[in-house]
Amino acid sequence: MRNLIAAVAQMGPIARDAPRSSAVARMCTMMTDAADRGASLVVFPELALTTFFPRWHLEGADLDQWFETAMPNAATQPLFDLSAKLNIAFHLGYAELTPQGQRFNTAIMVEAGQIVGKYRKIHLPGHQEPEPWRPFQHLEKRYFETGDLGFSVFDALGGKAGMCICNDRRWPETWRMLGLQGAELVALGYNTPLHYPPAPEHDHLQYFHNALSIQAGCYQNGLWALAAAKAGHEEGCDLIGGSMIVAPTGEIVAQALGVGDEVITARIDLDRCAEIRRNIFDLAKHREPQTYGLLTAPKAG
Ligand SMILES: NC(=O)N[C@@H](C(=O)O)c1ccc(O)cc1
Repeated sequence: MRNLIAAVAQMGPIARDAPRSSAVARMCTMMTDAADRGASLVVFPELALTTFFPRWHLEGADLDQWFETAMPNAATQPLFDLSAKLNIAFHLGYAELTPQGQRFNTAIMVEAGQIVGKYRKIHLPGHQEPEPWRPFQHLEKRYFETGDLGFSVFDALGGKAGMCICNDRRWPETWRMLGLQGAELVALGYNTPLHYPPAPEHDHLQYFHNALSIQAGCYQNGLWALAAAKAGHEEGCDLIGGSMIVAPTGEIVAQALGVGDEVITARIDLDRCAEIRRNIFDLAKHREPQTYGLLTAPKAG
């Protein structure tokens, strides 16, 4: 299946009081649409089952309610069942609470009803302590631990797949770690507010920085990306859309038009990765890692 049709399912806003079953029903509708278009994979956003809760300061049970303690669970089983029935793989982001009490911002890849890949977000954005001056919080650094699974690549859809989550896409190290392991397809979801309170002069650049990061990651590592936004006006916060499918050349081959639920598809030939990887970005041949020591030096401060 090296030449496949892939889908990205952008989601519009999810209300704070919406049950998981309503998000899952929306995802099932889009999964069916994707399968009808011949897709073998559909990528859903980061934290796709609920509203983006890190925008609020929450404690105790008010916080715990947003986390999944098992996957699949009763709420998400319909997605697993439909994906097996329609023979379509999917990528899903959710908040994970482990039996040991650890919390992660997590994504999974599911193929034929089985979880074939799991990733826990590494580059957590935002802040640890509530900052009342902000119009909305971004408390990912408070609610999640740094992912402990590394950037791993696994077999899926006849090729090598990897995952990252939202802010990870802005970091070249994310893409290079995946590229070095031979990833041919990277699935990712994001929740990106249009307004960035610490530097509002960058608000007009949010769509540009999203595309710039994903397109550069694809080109510089010769891989496909499938990027799914949670978009639109969610609980008083505007989130960007712009979900996209990007080729190893860095070209956008499909892009969402609006900020609601929307499925985009493209034909993805995994063999096209070689166009870049056998040439300018032949990583084995042209990297000069003996000069890159600073990249892995411990953080200053
Ligand atoms: N969910 C995310 O990871 N969102 C981030 C991003 O879009 O990279 C992000 C980064 C900084 C912020 O102040 C807010 C949001």
